[in-house]
Amino acid sequence: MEKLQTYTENLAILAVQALIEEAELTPKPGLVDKESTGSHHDMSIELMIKSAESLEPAFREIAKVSYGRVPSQELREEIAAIGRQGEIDMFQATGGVNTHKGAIWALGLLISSAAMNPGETSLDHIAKTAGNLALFPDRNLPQQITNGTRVKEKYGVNGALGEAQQGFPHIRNISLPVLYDSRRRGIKEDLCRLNTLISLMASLDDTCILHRGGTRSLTATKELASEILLLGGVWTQTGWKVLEELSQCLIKCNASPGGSADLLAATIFLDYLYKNNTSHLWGFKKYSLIRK
Ligand SMILES: CC(C)(COP(=O)(O)OP(=O)(O)OC[C@H]1O[C@@H](n2cnc3c(N)ncnc32)[C@H](O[C@H]2O[C@H](COP(=O)(O)OP(=O)(O)OP(=O)(O)O)[C@@H](O)[C@H]2O)[C@@H]1O)[C@@H](O)C(=O)NCCC(=O)NCCS
Ligand SMILES: Nc1ncnc2[nH]cnc12
Repeated sequence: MEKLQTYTENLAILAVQALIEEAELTPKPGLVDKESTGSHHDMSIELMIKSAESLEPAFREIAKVSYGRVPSQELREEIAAIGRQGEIDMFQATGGVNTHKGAIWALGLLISSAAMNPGETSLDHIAKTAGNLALFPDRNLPQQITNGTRVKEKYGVNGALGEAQQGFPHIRNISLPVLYDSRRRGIKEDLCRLNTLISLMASLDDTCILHRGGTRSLTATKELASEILLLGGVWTQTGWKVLEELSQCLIKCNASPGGSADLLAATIFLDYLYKNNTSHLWGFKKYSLIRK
C-alpha cells in the first residue's frame, strides 16, 4: 500500500519536474525561459514555476484514481473533473494567467495512463492508452468558447484534443525520436531538448500560435523550425542563426508556441519514465532529489 502511494505520488512529482525543466530550458523561441518572457507580457519564469508546483495535488489525484484501471467513460469523467480543478488551482496560483492549460490536459492523460500501466516501459503503449482514454467524451464539459475552439473551427485543425485522441503522434513519432537521436550524437542535454522543441514546432498545428498570429505566423514558424532541422540542428552555427531569426519572428508577430512547449514537457515526463525502467518511481520521495 505504501509502495503504491509512493508510485502515484512520484508520477505527480515527475510531471511537475518536467514542467519546471521545460520552463527553465533557455533559450526558447517565443516562450518564457530564464532570460526572457518571449511573446508573453503577463508571465515570468517565477510564475511558470509557481504554476507548475500548484498542479502537484491534481496530478497526484489523477494518478491515484487511475491506478490499475483501464480506459473507461467513468475514469475519463473522473480525471476531467480533477483536471478542471487543476485549472482552477493554476489560475489561483497565477492570478488568472493561463500558463499551463494545455499541459494539464496532456500530462493529466499521460499520468493517468502511466498509473493504469504500472511498470510499463513502452512509451508508445503509454501514449496510446492515454489516447484511448481521451476518446471517451467528457459529458460534463461546460459548453464554452475557448481560443482552441475558435481557431479549430476557423482553420480546420485538430488542436490539443485531436493530438491526444490520436495517442500523441507528435510525441511518439517526432519528439521522442528526435530527443534520443540528438543524445546519441553526444550533444549537451539542453541543446537536445531545444532541438526537440524545434522539431515539434516544425510540425504541430499549435492553436496558441494560430489564435494570436493566424496562418501566416504558423507557416513562418514551421518553415523556420524546419530549416533549423535541415541545417543539422540548433547546435550548428547556421542552425543557431535561424533559431535567432525564429525568436525574432515570433516576438514580432506576438505569437507563442505554447502547445509545443506543453508537448516538450510531456516528452520529458515520458523520458523520465523510460530512463529508469520506472522502478525508480517506487522509491524516491521528492523532486528536489532529481533537480539539476
Ligand atoms: C481539450 C482541452 C485541451 C480543451 O481544448 P481547447 O482547444 O478548447 O482549449 P484551449 O483553451 O485552446 O487550450 C488548448 C491548449 O493546448 C495547447 N495546444 C495548442 N495546440 C496544441 C496542439 N496542436 N497539440 C497539443 N497541445 C496544444 C495550448 O496550451 C498552451 O498554450 C496555453 C496558452 O494558450 P492560449 O489559451 O491560447 O493563451 P494566450 O495565447 O495567452 O491567450 P490570450 O491571453 O491571448 O487570450 C498555455 O496554457 C499552454 O499550456 C492550448 O492553449 C482540455 O483543456 C479540456 O477539455 N479540459 C477539460 C478537463 C479535462 O478533460 N482534463 C483531462 C485531463 S487532466
Ligand atoms: N515556457 C512557456 N512559455 C509560455 N507558455 C508556455 N506554456 C507552456 N510552457 C510555456
